[in-house]
Amino acid sequence: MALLCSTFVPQIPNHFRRNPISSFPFKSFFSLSPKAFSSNAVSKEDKAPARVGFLGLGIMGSPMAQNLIKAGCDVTVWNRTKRKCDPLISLGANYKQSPEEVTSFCDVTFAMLADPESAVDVALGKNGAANGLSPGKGYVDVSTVDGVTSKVIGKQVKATGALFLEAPVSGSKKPAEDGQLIFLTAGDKALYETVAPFLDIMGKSRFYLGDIGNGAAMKLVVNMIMGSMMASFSEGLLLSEKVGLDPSVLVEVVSQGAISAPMFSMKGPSMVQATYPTAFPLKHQQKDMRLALGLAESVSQPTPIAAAANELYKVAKSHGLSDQDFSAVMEALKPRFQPPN
Ligand SMILES: NC(=O)C1=CN([C@@H]2O[C@H](COP(=O)(O)OP(=O)(O)OC[C@H]3O[C@@H](n4cnc5c(N)ncnc54)[C@H](OP(=O)(O)O)[C@@H]3O)[C@@H](O)[C@H]2O)C=CC1
Ligand SMILES: O=CC(=O)O
Repeated sequence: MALLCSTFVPQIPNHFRRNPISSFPFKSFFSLSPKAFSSNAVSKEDKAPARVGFLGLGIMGSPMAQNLIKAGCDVTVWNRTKRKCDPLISLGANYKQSPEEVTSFCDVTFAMLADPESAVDVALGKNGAANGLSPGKGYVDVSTVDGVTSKVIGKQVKATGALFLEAPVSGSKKPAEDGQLIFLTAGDKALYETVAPFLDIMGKSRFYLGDIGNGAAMKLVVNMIMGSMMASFSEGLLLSEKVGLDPSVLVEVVSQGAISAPMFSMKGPSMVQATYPTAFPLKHQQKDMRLALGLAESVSQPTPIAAAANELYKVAKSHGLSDQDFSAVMEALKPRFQPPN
């Protein structure tokens, strides 16, 4: 494995200097265990860049892959809808026709897919990523899925002799563009250490949480809280308006108090205008609520607030709001979506 990106050094983005967790990002390339990527191992002197694969170029995958390319990584992309690869190819990415071809060609491959079904399909389906994996390679699934799905993928990946890391991200479209994601990782520690420099290009911090499933669980708990917060915020905005207050002033008041949250300040003004430019699609938020409720069910943890919020996201979906931002959940509380009294 040729993970010696010394040529990247002059192109390190500024945010590395602010990163509280990582130190110099490419340092770990030089302390790689020879076993980490044994099939293609090269000596430190070879200084050839690693080949990095990226599968899934949606709202998140595209800017993440773009940041890798801009940092000087040798990136190879694949996406189900081919045209989404074109801007990245223009920036210098290689293109392969299937996930299998990407993993055959690359030392380490990231996958950013919509949901459990697509993550399994791309990893384990026909011409799937697992077919191109072998000892010495790594597969990092950064999609938001449940722990059971992640374990299924991890088991098949490891059966090829490759290493597996689940690494869902917290942070939306803008943090992805700015390389400010938070990685919630679990699985093979050796792979975590090897890909840390790539995570540091795409993110501002990273957590290693142990066994496969823990990264997925952390992500689902965080998004369960986020989904409930957004539903509650929506109720507040509409109630304030109905009692004659200016909801824009509510956004301002909230921003100055203990319940202030960047999410409210960022999305509040457009919600007041009833516009929902998509950063995090509502269908994905509902998927995360559903998976979080399943996680809670598996350990008999009551989550009545999240369960109620999930119903609201389901109503929003049924009214055609799936591809709008998840803040469009507020629309489901408006009279035309409510059953008559
Ligand atoms: N957007 C956000 O703010 C955040 C999203 N996430 C999570 O990241 C993941 C991706 O989100 P995001 O980029 O927003 O989603 P998008 O819907 O924009 O992209 C989804 C990607 O999955 C691909 N895909 C979907 N179904 C299949 C399939 N059956 N086979 C192959 N590929 C498929 C799509 O391909 P195609 O282009 O062909 O449709 C696309 O590349 C989700 O799990 C989401 O929950 C996590 C943090 C933040
Ligand atoms: O998963 C969504 C996010 O904003 O994080």
